[in-house]
Amino acid sequence: MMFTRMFVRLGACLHRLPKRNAQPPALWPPGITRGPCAASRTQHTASHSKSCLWQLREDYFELSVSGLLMRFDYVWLRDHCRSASCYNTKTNQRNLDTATVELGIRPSNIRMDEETLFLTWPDGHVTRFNLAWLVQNSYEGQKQRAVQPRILWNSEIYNEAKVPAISCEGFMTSDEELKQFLKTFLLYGIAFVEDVPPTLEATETVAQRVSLIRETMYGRVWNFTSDFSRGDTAYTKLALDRHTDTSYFQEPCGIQVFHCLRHEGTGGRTLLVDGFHGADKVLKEAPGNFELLSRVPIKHEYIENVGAYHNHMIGVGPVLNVYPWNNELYMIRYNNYDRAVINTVPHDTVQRWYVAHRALTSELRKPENELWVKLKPGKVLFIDNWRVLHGRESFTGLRQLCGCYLTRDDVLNTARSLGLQA
Ligand SMILES: C[N+](C)(C)CCCC[C@H](N)C(=O)O
Ligand SMILES: O=C(O)CCC(=O)C(=O)O
Repeated sequence: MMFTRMFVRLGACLHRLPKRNAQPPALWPPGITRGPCAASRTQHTASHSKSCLWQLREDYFELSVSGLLMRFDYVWLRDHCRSASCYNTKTNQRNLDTATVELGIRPSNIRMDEETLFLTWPDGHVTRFNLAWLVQNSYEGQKQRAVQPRILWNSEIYNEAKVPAISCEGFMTSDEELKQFLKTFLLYGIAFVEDVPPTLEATETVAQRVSLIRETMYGRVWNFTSDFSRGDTAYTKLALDRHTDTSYFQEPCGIQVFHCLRHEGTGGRTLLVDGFHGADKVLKEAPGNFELLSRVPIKHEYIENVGAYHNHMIGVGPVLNVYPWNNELYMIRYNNYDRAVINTVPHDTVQRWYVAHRALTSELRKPENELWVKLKPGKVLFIDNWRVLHGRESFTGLRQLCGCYLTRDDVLNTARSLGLQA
């Protein structure tokens, strides 16, 4: 009874809400436009046993669950209606034509029980939201969560973690093993598969277990030696300092796969450095440097005119790429060889950019952050090219390295389909 009375009073109150451009009311004003979630007027809902309060505000609906204060714009609530006419649960696609929703829409009635928020719109349409769904999908909930949980590492942390390599057979045949592999890969940004036949075909098969191969101007699955057949230092015996690949693409390749099929000579070890660990140190020691590197766009470039190859690639973007809502780093673009002329930065920022870039470089070059591995036939290395930098020692003799790039979306797709957060 009391509940019904409350709806009526709420409805009446809503009609009196001021226009959008009017002065907003004071926060949590006394009145009837707020309440606890449960039918009883206690502060705790029975099913969640979580403190839950709500309030109608002029421009948005305010909901507090277990201390998390969330704000939902009314047009957002209408747009995200999951009723059968608004949303197709078979295809998981929106049916509602959002352009038909009045941008200043407000509910004419609103009520809440222990688990559900009910909104009635002026045309009579009813929207129901499960509270857990709202928490899960709110901006405030998203802001608190890491999109991708990670373990930042230096060589000691990585070595002490004793991350097991997965054997090729298990990797190819068991989804549980594949999941273990991907879990490691997502946490550390590198992972190994062992006992792979040392052939191009086997490498391709292993790579395709995880994702789709991203073909580039280097080919689909490449197999290269120091023959300088392409216009890039990678095709020599020279050392390569730490870098990420294809920084000159608008979307750098997500994953790099390496398999050393043969090496008769000395040197040639692979260097791995967790770029996110380095960037995190910069953030903690000098947030201004981190901010600058995440804000200033620069160009990278690949210009090749060797034999029949003529390529000119340009990629634009900051060194550090962060999600704007939580400042979480999701991609580092770091390649001093391929960095193009800086002409996207005004003169009064250039010096500060170099200072910030130097701070990051110094961090990335600290010996304790370097993980050196010698790739051997049979051992396939997967590198998250958006996170972990790679390099190599100079070498002598014949060294044959094969591998490919993978599309990142499809790696994450595989991980999600196995129940991992990615
Ligand atoms: C891996 N593979 C040998 C095919 C290509 C090497 C690309 C090297 C380039 N400088 C870059 O960093 O993107
Ligand atoms: O030769 C290697 O081990 C690595 C080459 C490399 O860094 C690259 O291809 O990007």
